[in-house]
Amino acid sequence: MASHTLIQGFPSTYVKLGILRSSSNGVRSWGSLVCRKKKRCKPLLMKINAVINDPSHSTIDFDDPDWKIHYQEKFEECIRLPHLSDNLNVTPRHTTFSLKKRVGQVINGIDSSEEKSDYVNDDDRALLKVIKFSSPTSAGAECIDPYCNWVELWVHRAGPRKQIYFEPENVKAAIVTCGGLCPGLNDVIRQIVFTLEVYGVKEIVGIPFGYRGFVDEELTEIKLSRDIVQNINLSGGSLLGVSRGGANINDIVDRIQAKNISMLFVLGGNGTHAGTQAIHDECQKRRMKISIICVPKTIDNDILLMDKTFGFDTAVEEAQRAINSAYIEAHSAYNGIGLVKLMGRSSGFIAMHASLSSGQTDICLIPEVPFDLEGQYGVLNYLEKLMQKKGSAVICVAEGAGQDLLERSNATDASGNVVLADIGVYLQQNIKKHFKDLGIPADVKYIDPTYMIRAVRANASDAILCTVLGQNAVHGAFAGFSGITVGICNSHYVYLPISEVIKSHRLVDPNSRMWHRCLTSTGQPDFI
Ligand SMILES: Nc1ncnc2c1ncn2[C@@H]1O[C@H](COP(=O)(O)OP(=O)(O)OP(=O)(O)O)[C@@H](O)[C@H]1O
Ligand SMILES: O=P(O)(O)OC[C@H]1O[C@](O)(CO)[C@@H](O)[C@@H]1O
Ligand SMILES: [Mg+2]
Repeated sequence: MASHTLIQGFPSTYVKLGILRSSSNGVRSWGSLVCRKKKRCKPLLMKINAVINDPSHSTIDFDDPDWKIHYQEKFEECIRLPHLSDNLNVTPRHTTFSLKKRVGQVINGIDSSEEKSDYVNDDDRALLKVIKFSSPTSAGAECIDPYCNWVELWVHRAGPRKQIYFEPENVKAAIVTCGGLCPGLNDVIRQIVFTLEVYGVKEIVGIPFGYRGFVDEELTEIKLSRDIVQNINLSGGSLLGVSRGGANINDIVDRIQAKNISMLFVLGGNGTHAGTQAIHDECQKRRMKISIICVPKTIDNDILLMDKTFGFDTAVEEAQRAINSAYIEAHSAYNGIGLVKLMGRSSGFIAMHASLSSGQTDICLIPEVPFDLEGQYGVLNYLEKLMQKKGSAVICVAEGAGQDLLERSNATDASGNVVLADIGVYLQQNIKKHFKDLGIPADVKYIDPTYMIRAVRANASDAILCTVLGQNAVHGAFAGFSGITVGICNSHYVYLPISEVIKSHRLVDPNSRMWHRCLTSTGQPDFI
């Protein structure tokens, strides 16, 4: 009987059911991950095992002719959207949201208002995965079973519903922005306020400085309205301010109760989502009638199941400017080496995309792909070759890359995130030393744009994404969902339960076509 571990829910980066193989020469592989040295593979393998060993995973018998049906049922269960009616006696009413168009227009003898609706049906779905991989060895294959059969998996379509679960005039809505800054926060705040007002909500407030704003007595809520938020999208940052740490769930829920908040919109990344899930659970326990909706915010683009998060595109655009400068510096110097460190704590999406968009990177280093600095296959040796061949080089490194090469402290930030060792400075020093020891002149220019890539205002594509996500967040709240997040999936807008997107970080798949394209563009070899 072929029995395999089924990752509960659905394919994520790690839902590639490969078998962990160990061979005598120390090569270990699992799915697409192959590492030459056992020791260096460990961090990646540990990440995978952490997913596989999750007690919520069950096993599935692929010899059972109905396995796909069972899988789909399980998936449907996981992706189900928590709703106020799950534990409260609530009755819906007809929506107050309407697009201001003339009703009852008769076109070709058909009453348009009867034939068409502006509303999304609760049974509308968007397809989660659109590629059918014919084999587990296909580039980027995400397989459920050993033969990589395609299984139709659907997620819930976002948008306004015909029935709503709140009387708008009784709603007090609050918005809070948590974690680090991200381009587009103001755009989302603005659209949430606009949409709430279209429904008829009169009381809208902003909670200052993230979760801290709930509990810090000195911080007072900020009144919001269309007039107040009208132009906030013209600048970066968050009108409300952001913060890390300071999240005692019981205290926060006490404050939510005391403030009489009935809709809460939380903009944040992975940590914020975990916090929101805990707040939602506590509110459910207290049987509070409140809809809590997240809008995923992160330049790192590390949230599961979505095409991308808002702010990412803008961050990439800014990051490529830094790469362009590094290129000009390197190209204009004798044996010039431009080194750019970009944000990306656990995922290398910014570094990969900025390298691709600039087209000027010779070496792209990301957390998901281990590399050696020294030795025959190491980065330094390859840099020597580039100097001989081109006389200059540009390296783009994600902040979370190569952490296994560095001394790590056990320090964490206020939110409990590990404080990373500085790979940028480490590379800069080692490159300088290497060429000095060889007696070869090398002019190393190090650029660390850090906050410059996330403090800017959203670009056009992020502004549109923010607009749709902000509006859909409000539609989700009025529809009575709670404990959900909004996202874009195969270019369609969807609702997902928070519990599913916080299972792990979304990572760059080293077997994906995108990473392969990046390698093709840089021309870099394997560095181990
Ligand atoms: N597991 C968790 N449970 C409850 N709250 C959490 C958890 N992780 C983080 N938080 C809280 O969520 C807030 C934001 O977390 P964090 O600083 O990690 O930012 P983030 O949302 O991940 O965004 P960013 O992408 O900027 O890192 C903080 O106030 C933090 O205390
Ligand atoms: O200095 P801060 O505010 O903690 O933010 C830095 C972090 O924020 C992020 O941009 C988003 O999580 C990470 O890439 C980075 O490590
Ligand atoms: Mg985080």
